[in-house]
Amino acid sequence: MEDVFVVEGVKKSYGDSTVVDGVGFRIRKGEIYGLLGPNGAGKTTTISIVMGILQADSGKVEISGMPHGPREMRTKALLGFVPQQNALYEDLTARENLRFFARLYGLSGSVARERIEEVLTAVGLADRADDLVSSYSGGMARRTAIAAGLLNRPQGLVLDEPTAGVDPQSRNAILEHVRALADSGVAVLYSTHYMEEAERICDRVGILDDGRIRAEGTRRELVDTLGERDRVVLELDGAAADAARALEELPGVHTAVATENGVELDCDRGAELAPRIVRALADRGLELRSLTIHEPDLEAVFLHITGKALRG
Ligand SMILES: Nc1ncnc2c1ncn2[C@@H]1O[C@H](COP(=O)(O)OP(=O)(O)OP(=O)(O)O)[C@@H](O)[C@H]1O
Repeated sequence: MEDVFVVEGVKKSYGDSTVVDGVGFRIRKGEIYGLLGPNGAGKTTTISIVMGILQADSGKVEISGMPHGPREMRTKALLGFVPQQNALYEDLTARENLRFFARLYGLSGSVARERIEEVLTAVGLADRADDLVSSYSGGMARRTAIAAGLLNRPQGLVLDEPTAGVDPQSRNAILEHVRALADSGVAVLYSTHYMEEAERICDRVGILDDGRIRAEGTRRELVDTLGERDRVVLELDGAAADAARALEELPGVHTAVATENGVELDCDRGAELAPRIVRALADRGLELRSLTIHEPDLEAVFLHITGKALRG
């Protein structure tokens, strides 16, 4: 698979303070890479270097195989950026804002019009495009900013905390749009301090703390480093003791304990085990009312690795 972003050993200091300390990662076409870390971890500084807004003290950034930095216009043209603060004119409509950004990208005439329609549709704003941005919710304004970042059909899209200060419904819409963009082949760098978001949409996550990537991998890989097992909670219509005995025989189940309403399992991969649990119960004529899988989450991983809580 083709790497769009290659970042290696990037460092940045301000005076005596090293805020980015040897950060590196790769992001493939179609992949969402989450940079997860608390406020002040160095996410925005890393992103500014990746965007070529800020010069790193050392290390390298490549975009689609080409060297990249503040003076590299060719690679900059391959990137789209959604900064932490929306840079929009409130007293213009979304379409007028996008026309302004299109001009900055050197787009005009029918090409600009076509691109503007394309990005408005991509973020689900086509029917409100002629309303003033000042009349928009926080989420709609954010989607307008995302649309602006897509005007040049980027190969790599960089989003700095895109859902900060956005209502839950808009947050969902934004996450879905970002996923759809990745599915269409865009490589996405996504910074967030929300663990739930990183778990939900990122294919891989880098845990950033004090300017360093302390761990990296899929959610499952990161969670597996903890050595903690999954917990599966079953609600049954009676016969809990029989069910517990039967389920304890399944490979991957460590303990099965009968509870007031059913059985609680301590097991390896709950999601992989679920169909076998259902079958084992059905074979014995036992009625299953619900099955819930509890996996250790990234919050636990973060705490384990850094000794700090992500949510501060
Ligand atoms: N221009 C600067 N001069 C001095 N220190 C800076 C500068 N820019 C950032 N820092 C410091 O670098 C550290 C990392 O900041 P950065 O904004 O990259 O973190 P962040 O993870 O994006 O946090 P946030 O979510 O709050 O933006 C912080 O301690 C910040 O105070």
